[in-house]
Amino acid sequence: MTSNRLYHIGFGQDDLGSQPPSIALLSGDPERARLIAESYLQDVRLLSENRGLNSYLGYLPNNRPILSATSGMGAPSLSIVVNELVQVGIRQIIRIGTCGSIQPYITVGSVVISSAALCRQGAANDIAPVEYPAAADPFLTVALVNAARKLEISHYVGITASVDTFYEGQERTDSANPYLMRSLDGITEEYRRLNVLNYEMECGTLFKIAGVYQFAAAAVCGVVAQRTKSENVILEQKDTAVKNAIAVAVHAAETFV
Ligand SMILES: O=P(O)(O)O[C@H]1O[C@H](CO)[C@@H](O)[C@H]1O
Ligand SMILES: O=c1cc[nH]c(=O)[nH]1
Repeated sequence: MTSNRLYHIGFGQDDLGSQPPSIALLSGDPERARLIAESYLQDVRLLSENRGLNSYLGYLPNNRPILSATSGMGAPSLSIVVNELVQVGIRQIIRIGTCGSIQPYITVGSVVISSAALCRQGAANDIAPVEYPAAADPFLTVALVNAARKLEISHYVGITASVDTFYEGQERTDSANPYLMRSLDGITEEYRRLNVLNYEMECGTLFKIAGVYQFAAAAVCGVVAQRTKSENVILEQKDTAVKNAIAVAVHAAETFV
């Protein structure tokens, strides 16, 4: 490992070889980052497992170099990882996540491609004003949509609600905290009426950071919960949802120029 390694991600630009990648697939879950590296990339090299932020360097089938990296859960962790990925030369980031649908027609196992985010996230306020748009890169987003079409994966494109908590912030009451503040009681139905598609916890901050740092960011999330029916994650269909999101992102990364 080289001396210019970044404090959190645990590797530096010098570790990326003579043909360094400009694109990264960014998963919340380190096991997803590992799965992508081991099952979808070639000539894979583990760069770091520092703090569980697993990062791998590999190659797409068309020989394009790519990183499979881990953001951790939530916007504060993502903000640190993204800052350091940009420092090592990354210019395009595709978030591959999981999410909960809040529209009755978006079923578990399908994927949501975020065109923009309603960003209710504290970390983003350290980077840009609250009014600053949280918009995905249109070109990278079109690449995701084209990939989903080509692979015939059920997909929906629209606005994602990115919030800081999985339980209270997503209006869950079947947890250690049955009490919801009045400001959150009914928020899911309000978002549903505003045509928000899904809940997750990173896109909004990722998109705002991309606007400020001037790199391209997009996101595809597998639907693992259907919040118009239940608060629960449907574990039996999680693998399908995640595989669909990965397939879309990997195909988009290959075709995006
Ligand atoms: O599956 P990941 O990418 O972690 O994404 C979602 O899952 C976590 C919550 O379970 C949050 O990070 C949320 O955004
Ligand atoms: O409901 C869900 C499922 C995954 N991730 C979330 O943030 N919410």
